[in-house]
Amino acid sequence: MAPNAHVKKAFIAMKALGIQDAQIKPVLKKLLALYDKNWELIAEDNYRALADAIFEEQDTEMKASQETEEKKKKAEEVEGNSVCDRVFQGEEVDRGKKKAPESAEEEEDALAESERPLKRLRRRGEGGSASTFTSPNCGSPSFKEPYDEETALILLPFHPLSTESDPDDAALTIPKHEPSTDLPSSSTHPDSSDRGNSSLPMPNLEKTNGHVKEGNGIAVGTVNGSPRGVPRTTVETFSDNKLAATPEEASALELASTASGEVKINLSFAPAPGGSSLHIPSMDEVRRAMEEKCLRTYKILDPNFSVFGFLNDFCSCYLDLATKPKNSANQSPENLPFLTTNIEALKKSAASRAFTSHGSNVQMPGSVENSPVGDSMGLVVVPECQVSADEWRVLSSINDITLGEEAVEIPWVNEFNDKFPPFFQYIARSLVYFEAAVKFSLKKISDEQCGSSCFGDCLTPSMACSCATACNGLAYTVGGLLQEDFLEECISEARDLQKHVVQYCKECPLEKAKKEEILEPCKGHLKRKVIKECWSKCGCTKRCGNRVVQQGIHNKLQVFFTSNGRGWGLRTLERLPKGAFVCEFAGEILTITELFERNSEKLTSPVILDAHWGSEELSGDDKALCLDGTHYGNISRFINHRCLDANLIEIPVHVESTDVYHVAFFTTREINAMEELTWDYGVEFNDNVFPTTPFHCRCGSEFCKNTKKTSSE
Ligand SMILES: C[S@@+](CC[C@H](N)C(=O)[O-])C[C@H]1O[C@@H](n2cnc3c(N)ncnc32)[C@H](O)[C@@H]1O
Repeated sequence: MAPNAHVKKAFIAMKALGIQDAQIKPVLKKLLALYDKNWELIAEDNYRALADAIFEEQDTEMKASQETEEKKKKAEEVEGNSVCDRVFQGEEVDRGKKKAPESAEEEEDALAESERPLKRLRRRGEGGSASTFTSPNCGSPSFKEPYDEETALILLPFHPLSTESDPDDAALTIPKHEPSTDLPSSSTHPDSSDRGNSSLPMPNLEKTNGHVKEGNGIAVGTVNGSPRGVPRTTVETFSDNKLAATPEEASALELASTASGEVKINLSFAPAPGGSSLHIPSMDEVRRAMEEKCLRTYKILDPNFSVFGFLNDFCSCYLDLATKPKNSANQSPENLPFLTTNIEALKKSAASRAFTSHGSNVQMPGSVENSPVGDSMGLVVVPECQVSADEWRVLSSINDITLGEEAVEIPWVNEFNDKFPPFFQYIARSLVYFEAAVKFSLKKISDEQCGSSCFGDCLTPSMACSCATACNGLAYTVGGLLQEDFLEECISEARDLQKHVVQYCKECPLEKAKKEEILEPCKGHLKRKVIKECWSKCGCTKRCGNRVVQQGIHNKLQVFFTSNGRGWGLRTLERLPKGAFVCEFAGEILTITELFERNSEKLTSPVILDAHWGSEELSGDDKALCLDGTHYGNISRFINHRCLDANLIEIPVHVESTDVYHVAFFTTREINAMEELTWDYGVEFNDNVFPTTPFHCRCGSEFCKNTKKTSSE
């Protein structure tokens, strides 16, 4: 925008607030100098910084004038107009500093002349080298002192609040444009007993499930009676290092507000009676600490993200909803403002746009580059960390690592460090990699096995179909859980050595794949109970009770970073009953040869589909199969191992074919919300059969087979 146009817009905005030209010009000049001619900051929130600065200037002048008047009164009892009155009558206050330009046009030209291209892009709310102002979002710019880390002053605005008990007072009102003469007496400081009270009503915004609701005693600042529709801000300064020692000194600091100040977020601090060692940090310190936290904890990488901008948006959301008709559907809790998730911000961010248009052209930390995309400044600040293409992709899955592949969203969270989950392609169902001879053919399923006997709900005992009874009785209950007896048998077959049924191959594919000179004998494969679900050939409905695994994941799960060196894990966010289906192990279907050809160092734990091995001849290497979820996989790739007493058990489930089966995880017991989900990989830590790098087990089970414990365990 041409400089003149900027100036004109600023004047228009101020005039709309009833401010005279003569009052705008000098303040705007100062503001331009302080803000390094960054019009974006000045124009933010409809020139709020400018309005605040003008009012602050007026306050200062008014105080000075009052002091002079008092002195004069005492000395000679002379009557005089207040500076404030003169200000609102349009008189220019002569500060004796510089001769004012003759006309408004001349002033505008002078301002325009001084406008130069931006030297740098300053991040919102960041002082940069010319940090002579506090963030425009957290207080008015102060002309009093250049900002200095050591001696910085904190601005503590005080906003008079309604004291009347009329419930309507708590309702939000859009400020009216009131005559400038209606300057309330509250524009002078209230005494300290008024403000220094820890019971001062403060905004009490509670966040519930991502929604914002008004808590008890909410203090949404109304601006009834506020001059020119703009909240009056009486600013008190506190020394940065000053200790708030008495309750009287407890005060409130405005953090954010809507453009016209109807909604505010204040920070209150009330030191313990009798003094405390509370150190009041500067707003810049707080901002920096918060932004760092947002980056680490919430992975907000948007270079334009500012904590104060976020809080201002919070106020705006509140205002938007509060000003909607009372009885509208939007007043229901579900429709209260849903905070924009960080990932939404990430997707919209300039850095993200730059990334998508540049591929993996990630810049050096903190670097600034010209962006070909529509950033308002044509500049992009690359966040101060290097993020790879895969990390960007993983970051974009923070709310749902399945990227919509499952019926439920599964978020991930890391409360311990900056690591992202490994990148992989999410698939809800297993896919053949290349050689595996897997055919899902209708012909393979005989009519006797399926079809004619299937109709309605196959779990009705009198109508149970051959699929549902394939495991010598029903596997599922009507509620979709595993039958208790069936589950217990599966558990004891897997855990109890006495009940193990082991089958041996004539030529074991695992041994063959090692390609050693002498073929080692088969080490044996555990025989397992198998479930057969109804499928497309069956005449029953899709909602038949004998279709559980094929319905997919439906519980609230979360990927999280474990605290004891096991990397990522999976946990449930809700209570799960015993015998509930959680998820299946989906991955690439590989032949055992293909698996051994892969770099075992990089593999997560693959699953060998050996439930039938030994009982039947495997005709051809392309029939000995396994699942590898390393590159293509589902949520189960995050399930960690636990020796023997894991809370999940894997059960083979035939759905489309009896050639290959799904590996489905069911709960072995009731599992509480937030409990980690584990399964026994079935690995022997000292054998060399399993084609992955063995790990040092940290399962914490009393039955742990990990013989070599470290000192920390
Ligand atoms: C299928 S992955 C599980 C997810 C994995 N933790 C991650 O961060 O991606 C298997 C790998 O997790 C780690 N792991 C699983 N269970 C473990 C345990 N009980 N103790 C130590 N590491 C374990 C091992 O590195 C193992 O190779």
